[in-house]
Amino acid sequence: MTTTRGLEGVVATTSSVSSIIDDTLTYAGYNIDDLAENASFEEVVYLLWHRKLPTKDQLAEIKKELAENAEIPQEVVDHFKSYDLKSVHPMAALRTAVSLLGLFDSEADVMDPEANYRKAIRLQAKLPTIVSAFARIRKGLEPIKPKSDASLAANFLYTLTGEEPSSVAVEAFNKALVLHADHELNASTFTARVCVATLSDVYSGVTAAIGALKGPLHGGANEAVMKMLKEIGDVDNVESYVHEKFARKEKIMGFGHRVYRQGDPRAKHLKEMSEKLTNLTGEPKWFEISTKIEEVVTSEKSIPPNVDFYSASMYHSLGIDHDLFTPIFAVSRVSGWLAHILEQYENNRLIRPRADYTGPDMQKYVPIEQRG
Ligand SMILES: CC(=O)SCCNC(=O)CCNC(=O)[C@H](O)C(C)(C)COP(=O)(O)OP(=O)(O)OC[C@H]1O[C@@H](n2cnc3c(N)ncnc32)[C@H](O)[C@@H]1OP(=O)(O)O
Ligand SMILES: O=C([O-])CC(=O)C(=O)O
Repeated sequence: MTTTRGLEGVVATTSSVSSIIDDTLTYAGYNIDDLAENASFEEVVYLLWHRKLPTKDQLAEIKKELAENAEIPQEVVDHFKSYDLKSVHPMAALRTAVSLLGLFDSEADVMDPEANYRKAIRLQAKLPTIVSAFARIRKGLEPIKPKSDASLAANFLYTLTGEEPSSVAVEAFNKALVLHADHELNASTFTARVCVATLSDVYSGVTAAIGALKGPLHGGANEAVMKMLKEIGDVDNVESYVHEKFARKEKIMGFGHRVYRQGDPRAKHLKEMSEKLTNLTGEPKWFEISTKIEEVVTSEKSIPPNVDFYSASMYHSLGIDHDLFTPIFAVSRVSGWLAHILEQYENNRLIRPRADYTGPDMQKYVPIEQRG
């Protein structure tokens, strides 16, 4: 048996959802650069689930379905109110809330394509509401009902703050959602596929995926980047900070990627938005510290920034709490998880690789009284 650490280079499935070829990312054949500049997040959701861009009517229909399903059960709100949220990471709360949500869906275990599509709509619609409800309840505020006529990006910002978001904020947030929506067989998507390949249900698949996204080597890196920027505090401290990290053989969060070699094509869009928004909010230092880190890391290690690096300063500039960065990633990525879950069901086979055993040789059972 041959083993590949971390399954590097292993092709584990076919998929028509998204591709990374020669450092170019496409969703169903559309280049991410094109989508980032032009598409609404709802169009991207439709694209990922149908592998074609929607017509006007189709877009109106999916927007209507998402808006109609955005409210969350009172039980989820009551659940959040029932414990001390200050000591809970929002990703843990989201993971639990999605699992809980499944208990209130009478179709949770109905295994036909139409029912699974309806669950996909419900999950995509409700995830943003769960995240903003959590964020408000932990501050002692009441959750806000999503509007029926707002885009998902605008509604998220509105239900988070209770204020009408600026068009600049909505445009930037929409673009961030588009850029995070899918990414071939990343760890959380793979987790979702492994889970539902047992013919488990959609809620289980998404709950499992949230657990995988939470880790700092994956989605959790965006929060870790902001922590690093705050620790550094000033552009003059960047070089010594990075050198100390390198000396201790520690990783710089928001850099490196398993698949990209020349760089993550999403990073440049987030960098552009970070520059614009940090200037607009009068806090250019977060962008300056970030670009200095990029300069030092790339010149000394040739490791380019990934999607999580500039999203941190960008979300910070939108006034978003730092521990909500990864839940926001989930609000977008659930679209990709759902596309992959539906694709897995279409042509399912159990995912069950092998392990190369490295434990003790055959042992003889020794009764407990005779063990030394
Ligand atoms: C949405 C996303 O999930 S994007 C990724 C988000 N994660 C991060 O930003 C965390 C920081 N980055 C990392 O930990 C890694 O680059 C990963 C997890 C993204 C990819 O990991 P892998 O493909 O397994 O690469 P691996 O960890 O084996 O690193 C290969 C080499 O590059 C180095 N390296 C990789 N990333 C970094 C980094 N961010 N900082 C410093 N060195 C790094 C490793 O130390 C290793 O060096 P060595 O060969 O001298 O020991
Ligand atoms: O693909 C990966 O390994 C991680 C990543 O960039 C993502 O999930 O967006």
